[in-house]
Amino acid sequence: MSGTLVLVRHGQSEWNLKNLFTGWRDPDLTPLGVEEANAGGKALADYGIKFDIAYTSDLSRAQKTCQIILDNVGQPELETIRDQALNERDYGDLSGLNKDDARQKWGEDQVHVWRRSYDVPPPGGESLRDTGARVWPYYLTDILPRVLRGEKVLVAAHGNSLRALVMVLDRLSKEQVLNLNLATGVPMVYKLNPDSTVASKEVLGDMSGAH
Ligand SMILES: O=C(O)[C@@H](CO)OP(=O)(O)O
Repeated sequence: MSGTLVLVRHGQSEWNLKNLFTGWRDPDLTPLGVEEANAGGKALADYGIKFDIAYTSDLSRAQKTCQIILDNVGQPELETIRDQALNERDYGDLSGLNKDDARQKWGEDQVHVWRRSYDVPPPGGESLRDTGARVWPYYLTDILPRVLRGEKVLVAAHGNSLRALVMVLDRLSKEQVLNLNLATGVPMVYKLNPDSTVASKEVLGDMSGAH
């Protein structure tokens, strides 16, 4: 029997709240973000999971979310591996800009393409494909082998680094991934088959408000 892979996007950050492109910048969680991480952790505690290992990015909003979840499931000391490979998509020249200001300047459609398309990079930054080109190999070499050994693995990361993973796990097309939005702090619980395809997916919370 294969193991379990839990993916969670970090709780709301200061820059999510201010509506700024964030990427590799490192703002903290807001109080709501802490609440969202606690809610995700409680949902996982109710689900009854105990993790074997946790992975997170090199950015503090994901690391704090990871720790809050581990606290909630009663595993505050669990081994946690931090790696830049799981960082948010690099938003390049858009980093730090207000998303509404960007829509005013470049138009709604262009900003949506930069934010959600598969292969159009924002100026000086990474497309979703570029992000996947670092997230996916890391998943294959470091994370997947553990899941296939039967371990339960937590990955606390970012909207777009996780979209890159979910796109492949859920077999989404380039067109479908345009409409994929992940809510902050909502765990996605994947059970994998021995051939690494998805046997089941459960979402422990409400994804409908994500944008
Ligand atoms: O700003 C960012 O880094 C990301 C995630 O918050 O934003 P978006 O949802 O626009 O890709």
